[in-house]
Amino acid sequence: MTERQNSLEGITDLQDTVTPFGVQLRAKYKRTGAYSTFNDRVPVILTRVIDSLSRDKDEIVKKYGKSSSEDVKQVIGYISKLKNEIVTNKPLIPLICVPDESPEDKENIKMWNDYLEERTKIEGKVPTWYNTVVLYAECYSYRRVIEGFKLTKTLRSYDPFAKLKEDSFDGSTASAIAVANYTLGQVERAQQASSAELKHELAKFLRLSLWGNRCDLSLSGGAENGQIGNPLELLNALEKDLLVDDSNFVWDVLTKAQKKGGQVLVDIVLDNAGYELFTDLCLATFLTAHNIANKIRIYVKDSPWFISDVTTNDFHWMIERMNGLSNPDLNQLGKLIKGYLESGAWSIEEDAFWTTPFPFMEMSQRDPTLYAKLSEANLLIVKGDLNYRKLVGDVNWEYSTNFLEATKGFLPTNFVSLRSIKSNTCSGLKSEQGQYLDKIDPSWMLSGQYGLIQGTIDACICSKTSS
Ligand SMILES: O=P(O)(O)OC[C@@]1(O)O[C@H](CO)[C@@H](O)[C@@H]1O
Ligand SMILES: [Mn+2]
Repeated sequence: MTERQNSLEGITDLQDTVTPFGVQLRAKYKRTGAYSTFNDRVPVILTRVIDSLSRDKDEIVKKYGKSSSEDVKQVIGYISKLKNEIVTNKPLIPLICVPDESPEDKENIKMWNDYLEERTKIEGKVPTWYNTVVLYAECYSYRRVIEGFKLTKTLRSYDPFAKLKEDSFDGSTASAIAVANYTLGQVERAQQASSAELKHELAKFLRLSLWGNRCDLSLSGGAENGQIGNPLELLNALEKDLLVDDSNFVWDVLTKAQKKGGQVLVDIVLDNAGYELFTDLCLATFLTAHNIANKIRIYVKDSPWFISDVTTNDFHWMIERMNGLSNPDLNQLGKLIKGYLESGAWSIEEDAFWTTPFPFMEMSQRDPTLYAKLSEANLLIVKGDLNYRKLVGDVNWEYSTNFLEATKGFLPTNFVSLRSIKSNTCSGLKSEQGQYLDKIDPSWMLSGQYGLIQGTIDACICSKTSS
C-alpha cells in the first residue's frame, strides 16, 4: 500500500470493493477505475499541466505579453493547490466569481455552485473527491483547471492541453493518411455504389470512428496514445472485441429518413481531438458525399475538457494541419471538409451543457433548448466513454440491463453510441457476456480494448422528417 493510500484511509470511507450493481460510480470504491482516477490519473495530469507551464513559460510570455509571466506562476500555484485538495480528499469548494466576469461565465459559475449545494443536500454533507459521485467530481476537476486560467488576466482562454492534442494527431498521420486515401476512394464512388455496398461501407466507417475512441489522452494520463498501423487492416482483428453491433440500426434509421423525403439531419457529439476526430470527420464525409445525410451538426466542447476533447480551435487546427502537410490525400480531404463547413452542409456547434457534470437524462430539464435541438435530428451519434457514462447515468448497471432502460428517458431522437469501454459501466450486453469477460480479464472495462456500436434499437423513432 502506498503512503497516499494509507493517509486516505483516515479521511474517506474507502471500501475495498467494486461498485455495487445499480449504484453510481464513486472513487471510494477501491476496486474501480474511479478510484484510480483520483489516486493516480488526475494528479498525474495536473503535474503534467504544471510541468508544461514551467517548460513553455518563455513561449507563453512571447505570445501573451510580459504580464503573463506572473499569471503562469499564479496558475502553477492554483493547480498545485488543486492537486493537494484531491490527494487529501478535501471538500469541493464553490467556484470564484470575479467582478468583471462575462454574463455567460457568471451563469456557468452559478450553475456549478448551485449544483454543489444540490449535491450537499442529496449527500447530507459537503461532497469530497472520493466520496461523491465520480462523474461530478471528475468533471469538476476539469472545471477547476479552467478556473485556474480564468482567474488570470492574460491566460483566460489558454488551453493547457492544446499541444498534447496536436502532438497526438501528428503522431497518427501515417494511419490518418491510410484512412484519408480510403475515404476519398469512397467519395469518388459516390454515384456508383449500390445500396448493399453503402450499408457495408457505413458499418466500416462506424467501426473506424468507434476504434478511434481508443486514442483518448485522459485514460493514459496525458501520455501519447495515438494510432499506429493501417486502421483498415486492423478492423477484422478488432471484430472479436466489438461486443454490440447495431450498425444495421444506423443504416435503417438513415435510409428510412431518406425515403420519407425532406432533409436528413445527423447530429454528432464529438469526443477526442487528434486521430479520433479525424475518423469522425471521415464518417461524416462518407455520409455527406453519398447524400445519406444532407446536414450534419457537429458538437464540440466550449472549453478544454478531459485533456483530449475537441474544442472549436482543435477542429480548425486539424483542418489547417491536413491542408498544411505534404500529403495529397490529406490535403484533398482537408479541402473537402473545409468546403462542407463553408457551404453549411456541416456546422460546428458549441453548447455549455457538454462541459457540465450532468447525466444526459437530466438534459431535458437542465438544457431544454439543447434537448429540443437534438430532437430535430434523425440520428444522434454520441462518441466516447465519458458521453456513454453520461448516457447511462454513470451507474454500474447489471451488464444485461437494456440500454434504453439505462438511459432513463433520454431520447431526443434515435441515437447510437460509439464507445471503447474505459470505465465501470456497461449495459445492453447479452446475458453471460459481461460475466464471461469478468472471468477472463478483470480489467476488461478499463482497458479500452472492447467496443460498442450501441443504438436505441428498441425505440426506433421512424416517423421523424426534418425539412
Ligand atoms: O470519453 P473518452 O475520451 O472516451 O474517455 C475519457 C476517459 O478516459 O476519462 C475517464 C478517465 O479519467 C474515463 O471516464 C474515460 O475512460
Ligand atoms: Mn474524451
